[in-house]
Amino acid sequence: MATIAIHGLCKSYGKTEVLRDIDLTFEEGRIYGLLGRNGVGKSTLLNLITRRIFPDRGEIAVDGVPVGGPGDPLRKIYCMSEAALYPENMRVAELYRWTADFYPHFDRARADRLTAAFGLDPKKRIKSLSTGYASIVKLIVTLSSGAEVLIFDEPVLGLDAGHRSLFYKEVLSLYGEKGCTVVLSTHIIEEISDLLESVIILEDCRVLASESVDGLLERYHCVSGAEGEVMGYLSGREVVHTERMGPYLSATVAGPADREQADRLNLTLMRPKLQDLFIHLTQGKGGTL
Ligand SMILES: Nc1ncnc2c1ncn2[C@@H]1O[C@H](COP(=O)(O)OP(=O)(O)OP(=O)(O)O)[C@@H](O)[C@H]1O
Repeated sequence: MATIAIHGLCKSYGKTEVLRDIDLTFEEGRIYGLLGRNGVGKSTLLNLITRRIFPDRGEIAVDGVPVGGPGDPLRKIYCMSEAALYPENMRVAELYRWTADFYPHFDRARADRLTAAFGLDPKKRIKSLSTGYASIVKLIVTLSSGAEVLIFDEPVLGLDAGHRSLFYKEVLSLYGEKGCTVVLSTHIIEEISDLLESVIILEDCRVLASESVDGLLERYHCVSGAEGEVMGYLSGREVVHTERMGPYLSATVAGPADREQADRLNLTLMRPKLQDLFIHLTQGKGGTL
């Protein structure tokens, strides 16, 4: 299995700086969520990793071998992205054969099984597929690629709830089977939060967080109750977010919870949800989820 190490990565488009001095490691055999507001640079980072675009500075290595150098390790990675990187006149089954030429471990049996499970007609031309099925073809090819690192950039674009659920199930089952590294970049955080082991949050050209989901969530807590009591609890604490509901106040707070004080004030303590915490940590920086 493969580890991706990124060091000092910088990328600007003209005068627009997107990524500044990024240091990151994608450890082998983990499921990562790559999160960030619209336009923050998630696709740019993924396109740099897969050498579809080039950095201004910095290095990316897979298992210690630099991307773009001799012994290029890119065949260890398959990246599904919004852009179609194959002739759209092809039929679905032709695309499977074509991909197998580039990815020798392409699992045709898995591709055929998933084609049936998603109700996709393998004889259809890719350009004639609906938005959802155009995404599904790319998901199937990525899941069947046999690559050690599977990257999904906006994987569920246009997929209905049933197909999204099938995709998440297939990711987990492939991960259980092969232990591959999976990177999911999506705005539908609530749906994937149970799948993720680690999270990387990009914000303002930098990495705001890169850690296990549990580690991130444990650094914050939510408290709610009568407004006066909650305000008393919040005094002297780092408050990330507050929300009023009539006479009640709920707040997201950095640091460990004080259970004794919360009990004394008759307050309810809860672990934050990943999506809520993400919104609170990145809000007010423009764009919408
Ligand atoms: N080819 C390009 N030329 C100029 N600017 C670009 C190009 N590609 C991306 N950008 C800009 O770089 C920034 C980051 O874009 P990117 O697509 O990486 O963000 P993202 O986090 O994937 O966004 P989203 O969640 O909306 O898909 C944006 O400001 C975007 O307009």
